[in-house]
Amino acid sequence: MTSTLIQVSHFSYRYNQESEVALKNVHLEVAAGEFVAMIGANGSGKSTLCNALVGLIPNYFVGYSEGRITVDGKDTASVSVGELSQTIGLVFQNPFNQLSYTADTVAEELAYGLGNRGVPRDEMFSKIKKIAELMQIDELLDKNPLELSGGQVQRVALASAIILEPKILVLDECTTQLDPIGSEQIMDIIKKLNESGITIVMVDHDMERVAELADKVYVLQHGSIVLGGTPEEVFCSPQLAEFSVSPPDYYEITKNVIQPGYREKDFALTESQAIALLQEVLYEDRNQEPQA
Ligand SMILES: Nc1ncnc2c1ncn2[C@@H]1O[C@H](COP(=O)(O)OP(=O)(O)OP(=O)(O)O)[C@@H](O)[C@H]1O
Repeated sequence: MTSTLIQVSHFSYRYNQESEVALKNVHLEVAAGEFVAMIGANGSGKSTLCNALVGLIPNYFVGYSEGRITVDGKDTASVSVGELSQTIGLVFQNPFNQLSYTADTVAEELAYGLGNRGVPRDEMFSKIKKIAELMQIDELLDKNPLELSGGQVQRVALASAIILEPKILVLDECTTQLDPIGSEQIMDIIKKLNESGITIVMVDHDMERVAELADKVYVLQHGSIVLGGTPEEVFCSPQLAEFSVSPPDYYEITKNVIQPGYREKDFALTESQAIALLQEVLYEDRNQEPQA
């Protein structure tokens, strides 16, 4: 039986100085071990929802909220962000906001959260070594965080969240500073973390990636969840375009190549599905060619 780790119940939020709500009656559940993707146009409320999941809303931001969010049974409005961070970690959209800037080296930056939790020194060193290898930042450990490139800061920011081993990782566009190969490496790591049992909530604009990784997708528009379901349910929805979201390119490619009704499933969402489908169709066509 799957257990619910995050329960968002009719949650609405308005930032203090804004007249419009940023989240409107959001209702969703995330089960333990699930990989959930949040998508939607700019300004649709994705980052606000991330901040609410980790308790920064309502504990740090000034505004007005309604409804309730529980994470692993804890009401985010009733416990401190520090207490919640033992269960749920956020990787910010802007990685420069993630670092404490009180540490002289990357190693100290990584030690920061562990120190706050009273992790013994030996254990701290071994965790830092392990995460540095995983994130390919071994060479940066003695560097000052202020000297890092955007991509390096992003890797350190992710490492500083992962090293705390939260049950849930919330990733708000966590590869924006990385090149395509770097992004792919990070996504492989995130996929493996999910396979090891960590629940992932990811905000992303890369639909190919969302289709590849997510178990469930939610589409936000003007602060409301307007569509939700499996990648197939969401990306095949005729309403999708209304919400300023396009399906993965593989969907359009396969839909254009394969005649409607020719196959039971005439579309693909991921690269591997597209290759398999096109190979199957080409193989059938070749076998149907008249013999010379
Ligand atoms: N700190 C803030 N103070 C006031 N208003 C904010 C703040 N952060 C976001 N907003 C407003 O809340 C709404 C939702 O913004 P949010 O950043 O959550 O959207 P988003 O979907 O994450 O956008 P993007 O894809 O551009 O990151 C927007 O109207 C935005 O202007």
